[in-house]
Amino acid sequence: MSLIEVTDLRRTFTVRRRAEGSRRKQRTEVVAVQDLTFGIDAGEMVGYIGPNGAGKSTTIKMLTGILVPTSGRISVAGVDPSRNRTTLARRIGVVFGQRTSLWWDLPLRDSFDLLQKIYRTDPARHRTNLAEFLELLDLGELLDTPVRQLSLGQRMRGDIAAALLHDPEILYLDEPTIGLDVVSKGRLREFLRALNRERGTTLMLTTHDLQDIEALCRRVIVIDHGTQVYDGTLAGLHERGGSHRTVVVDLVDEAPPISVAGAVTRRVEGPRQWLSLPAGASAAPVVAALAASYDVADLSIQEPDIEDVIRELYSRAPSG
Ligand SMILES: Nc1ncnc2c1ncn2[C@@H]1O[C@H](COP(=O)(O)OP(=O)(O)OP(=O)(O)O)[C@@H](O)[C@H]1O
Repeated sequence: MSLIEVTDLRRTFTVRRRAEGSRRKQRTEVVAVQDLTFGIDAGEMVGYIGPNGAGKSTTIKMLTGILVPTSGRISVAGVDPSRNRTTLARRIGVVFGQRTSLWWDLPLRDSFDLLQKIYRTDPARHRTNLAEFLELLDLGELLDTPVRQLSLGQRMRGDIAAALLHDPEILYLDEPTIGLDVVSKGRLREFLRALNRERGTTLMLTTHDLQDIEALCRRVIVIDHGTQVYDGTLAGLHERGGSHRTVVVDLVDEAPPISVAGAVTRRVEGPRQWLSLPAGASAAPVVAALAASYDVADLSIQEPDIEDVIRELYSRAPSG
C-alpha cells in the first residue's frame, strides 16, 4: 500500500450563478476534481501540475483534510484525512507559497515556539530540528525579526522551517518558489532535495515553474479540468507533447542561420537568432557548441511553460 492513496476521487462545488438573460440566480455544480486515482510511495518527490483552475489546490486540500471529498477514497499514512485531520496533522507539513502560516506580527522565533506547543513536539527534538533548519535555511540572523518585515524569500524559508519542525513524513508544497529570484529558487530546491535524500521526506509539489519539477521530481502527475491526463516522467511528458525550449542568441554581427548539432534555427532577426531544442534535452552542449563556433554577445534560454506543454499534449494526442 502506498503512503498516499487516492481512489476515484471527486469533489464538486455548488455555486449560484445568474444564467444569461435571467435575473434569477441558479444553482450549478462545478466539478473541481473527478476520477482521480493515484498512489505515491514513501520517499517519492512528485510534481502535481496543471493549468489555472485545473483542481490542484482542491486535491491538496482534500489530501490534508481541509476539504471533504464528494466521493472516492483517500488514505494518507493509513489515515482518512477528513475524518482524522488532527492525527494526520502531526505527520504532514504544508506550505502555501501565497500565504504564510507564521504569525505576522511576531518575531520568527515566537512562531517556532508556538508551533512546538501546538504540535507538542518533544522539546529536545524541536531544538535539534530548529538548529538544523536555521542553519540550512540561513534563518539564524532573522529569528528576532517580525514576519511582516521579512522579504518574500526569507518568509518562504521561515514557512518551510515551520512546516518541518514537527518532523512530518510528507510535505505538501503549493507554489513554493512563486515570486522568488533565481538564487533563492536554487537554494530552496537544493534544500528540498537534501530533505528528501537525508530524511526520506515524501514531497508533493504544485508549481507553474517547470524548472522546479526538473530539479526535484522524477515523476509528474498532470491534471486538467479536474481529471488526470498524465502520470510519468517529465522527459516523457515533453516527449509526448513535443515541447521545446528556445535558445535566444545575440551574435556580435549578423550572420546566416546558425548551424549547431542538437538544435534547429527557427528565426533570424538581425544579429538575434532563435534556436529550438527538445525540452527533455540539456541545453548545455548546444550552448557550448555555440560559444566555440560563433561570436556570441548574449544568450538566454526560454523554458516552455506548463500551459504550452499541456496544449501540445492535446494537440498530439491520438484521436479516438
Ligand atoms: N470553494 C469553491 N467554491 C466554488 N468553486 C470552487 C471552490 N474552490 C475551487 N473551485 C473551483 O474548482 C475548480 C478547481 O479549482 P482549484 O483551485 O482546485 O484549481 P487549481 O488547479 O489549484 O488552480 P490555480 O492554479 O489557479 O490555483 C475551479 O473551477 C474553481 O473555480
